[in-house]
Amino acid sequence: MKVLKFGGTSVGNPHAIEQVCDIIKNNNLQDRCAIIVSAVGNTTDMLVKCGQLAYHKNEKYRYFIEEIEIQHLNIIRALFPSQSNFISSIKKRLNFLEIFCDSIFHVMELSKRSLDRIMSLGELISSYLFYEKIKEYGFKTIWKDSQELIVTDERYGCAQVDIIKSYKKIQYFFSIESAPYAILPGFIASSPRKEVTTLGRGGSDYSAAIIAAALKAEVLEIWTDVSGIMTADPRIVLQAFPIENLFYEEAIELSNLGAKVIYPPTLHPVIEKQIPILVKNTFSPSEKGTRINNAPCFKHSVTGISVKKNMTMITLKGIGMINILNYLKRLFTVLSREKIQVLFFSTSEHSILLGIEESEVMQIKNSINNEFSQEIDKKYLFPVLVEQDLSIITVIGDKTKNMHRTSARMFITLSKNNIYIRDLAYNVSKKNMSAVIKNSDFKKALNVLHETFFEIPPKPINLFVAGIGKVGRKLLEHISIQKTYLIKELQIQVMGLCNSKTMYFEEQGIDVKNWKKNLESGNRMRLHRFIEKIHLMNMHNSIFIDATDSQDVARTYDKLFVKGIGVITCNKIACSSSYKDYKNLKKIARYFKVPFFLETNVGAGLPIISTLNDLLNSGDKIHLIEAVLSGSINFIFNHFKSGRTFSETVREAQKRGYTEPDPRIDLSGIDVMRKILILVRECGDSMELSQIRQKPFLPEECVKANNVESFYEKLSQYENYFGRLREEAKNKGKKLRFMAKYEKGNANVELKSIGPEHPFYQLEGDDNIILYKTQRYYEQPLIIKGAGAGAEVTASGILSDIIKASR
Ligand SMILES: Nc1ncnc2c1ncn2[C@@H]1O[C@H](COP(=O)(O)OP(=O)(O)O)[C@@H](O)[C@H]1O
Ligand SMILES: N[C@@H](CC(=O)OP(=O)(O)O)C(=O)O
Repeated sequence: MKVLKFGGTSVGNPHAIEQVCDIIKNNNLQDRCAIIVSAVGNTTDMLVKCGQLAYHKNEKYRYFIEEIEIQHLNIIRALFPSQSNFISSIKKRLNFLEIFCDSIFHVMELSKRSLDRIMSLGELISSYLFYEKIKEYGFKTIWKDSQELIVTDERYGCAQVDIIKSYKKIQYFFSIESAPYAILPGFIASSPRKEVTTLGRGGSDYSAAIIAAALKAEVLEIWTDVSGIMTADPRIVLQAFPIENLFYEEAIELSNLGAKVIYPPTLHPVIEKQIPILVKNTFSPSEKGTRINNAPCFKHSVTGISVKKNMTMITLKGIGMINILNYLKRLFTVLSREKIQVLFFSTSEHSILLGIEESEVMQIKNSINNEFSQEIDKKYLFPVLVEQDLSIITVIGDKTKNMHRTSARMFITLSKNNIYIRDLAYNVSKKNMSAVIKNSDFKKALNVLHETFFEIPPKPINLFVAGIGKVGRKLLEHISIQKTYLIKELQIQVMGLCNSKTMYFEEQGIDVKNWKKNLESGNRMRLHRFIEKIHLMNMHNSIFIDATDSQDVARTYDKLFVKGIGVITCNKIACSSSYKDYKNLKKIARYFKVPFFLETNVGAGLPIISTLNDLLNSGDKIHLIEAVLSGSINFIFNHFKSGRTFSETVREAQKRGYTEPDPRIDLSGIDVMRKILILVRECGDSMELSQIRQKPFLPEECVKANNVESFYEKLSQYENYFGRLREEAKNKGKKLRFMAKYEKGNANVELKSIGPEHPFYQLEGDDNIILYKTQRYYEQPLIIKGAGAGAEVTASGILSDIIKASR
């Protein structure tokens, strides 16, 4: 005998029901089956709503009744094209619902008992409907109302099962019934007075487990919409994957502490009878799913991670606690009398901390205060202290496998990600480790812990891009083109965007292809709001991309680092301002262990900074850095040939986009100074911009011109001077290069004429070149050369930094 349970999602629509029929069909009558069915999709929620709205005199309950009717009639129409006469029996139940809710509306009374009658309709209808469908396959099938088999007490809403009576009834029924398939509604049962009761929300699993245990079934199969019990809730952790094998105890912990797939009481009857449970996916039946039993198998040290949201911590504390006799016994007696489930427990000499469901707090707070009223009056204890809006996150593992290491990793991961830990505790069984955190951190905590315990790099990255100018646009274009690899494989997603006017966010990830439309629909841009929103979204592995040239944006980095958010920037301002600020940023990023990558600050996408870091980190010593770091100046001097004026050449460079809109920014040399300064600092030297020696080649009058046009005018007055520079170099067989140099603690930038013996002589177009003469690369210095400017290569440099951050 097999017992199969199909959850609400497995009978949620006609396609799903057909899918279930196929699963049963493939069973091929090899095994006798008891098939337990839940209510269609969200029917139970809607039924509860009907009752509550009617009770509150809100006519909207009729709308929900209609919704339920439409939902079921649509399924019937799709599954039974030639209308069937069983519809009348379903309509009868729906009419009952209407009459029942009408009377609740009039008398304004809704007891738990009445609510159970209402909720029972979901399973009664779905199981009957399913029974009619399975009959069409020609299988000998019967439908049996579980109310006649499962007996409970009268605790309506979550009744306690009378196991002995129920087992007897179940065994008797199946002994006299010969049909190979029996379809039964889950979730419902009856009291000794034959009133409908329910087994608690999610209780269909429990119905199936009771039937499986009574019949000593060979297996209990729970069919749902995911491929087994996963390492974490797959709605929160995209990387979660099914756990192949679980011990009963681990499954209890996982489900008790938040994994919704299995209703926790389910496990007790089947554990007692040592019946294996198989959790399978209705929509992907060939997948293995999760097997729960006690058979030895290979296990990771951590099995899964669960999270319970909306928990409340209550603290009983006082310096008199050590003198109070039996205080623990008294406390637990209160808890057990009030039937409060404690999900977190930690003690110290003077205090006890308990984690319970938010809904139970008022009741238990008063009871504990009453129990200890004398001690509170004598000031041995404080009245119970309540803290709300908390979550309990639990790593479930095997105690034999280094739980102390697991707890250390858990603590480090949470704190490194800036997640406040209210408390941390081993659970009594020593098979798991729980942390109390803020509700607002639960998603991030679950993701980072999953990453630590289960994932190998690359890790998913959540991006926030500031500045959609030339570089920002190209970056989004690259991400869109590389979508399959970046988004699907590496799970790099853009979550927020802004330009100087608007900002736009999407928690599920922005469709980068339509960034323009999205941004247009965004809110007015305010830098502090953009940063606030990134903090509020509180996503794991968040990275801020600075594709602006704004000083204000550069000033936000430290605020991002302290919240665990990394920065990737092509904006040179932050690292070329004061050394103190540069050092501070590096220090904060290192302290919070967040990426701070600035490869594109020098030479766009060329690996100039990463190579320098690699050399230094591997113990090499830098003797000399020599570089041409301005693509625009290089372009200008390469194109400043006989027969052309200097101003014409600069205009052409500007027209082709090689210079800034104001070419003086390039020609003044300040940009190159900033670049060499960044390299110097990366070498560990505490240099300031003012310490870089500079020999300007642009006459001061040109630099000081009021605007770009008058700059060009002034420039043309100096054609003789530029012509002379060119001719002098040419006559000596040399070329003009605007070079930056760092040697023996000194840095300078200047226009130099170099001969063919110099490695920079052949530098073409707007290329950059850098030479590192180091202890290891002494005779033959290391040279990096290539396109060192432009949106295309800068964006691809940023993208490489993003990919690096994901590793
Ligand atoms: N650790 C976990 N593993 C698998 N699913 C989980 C886990 N935690 C939460 N879930 C959620 O539980 C859902 C299945 O439970 P439920 O909705 O009650 O299914 P059914 O309708 O089949 O009874 C899944 O869709 C998944 O979103
Ligand atoms: N329909 C009930 C019982 C149940 O177990 O449903 P599901 O199998 O869909 O979780 C509920 O929603 O609580």
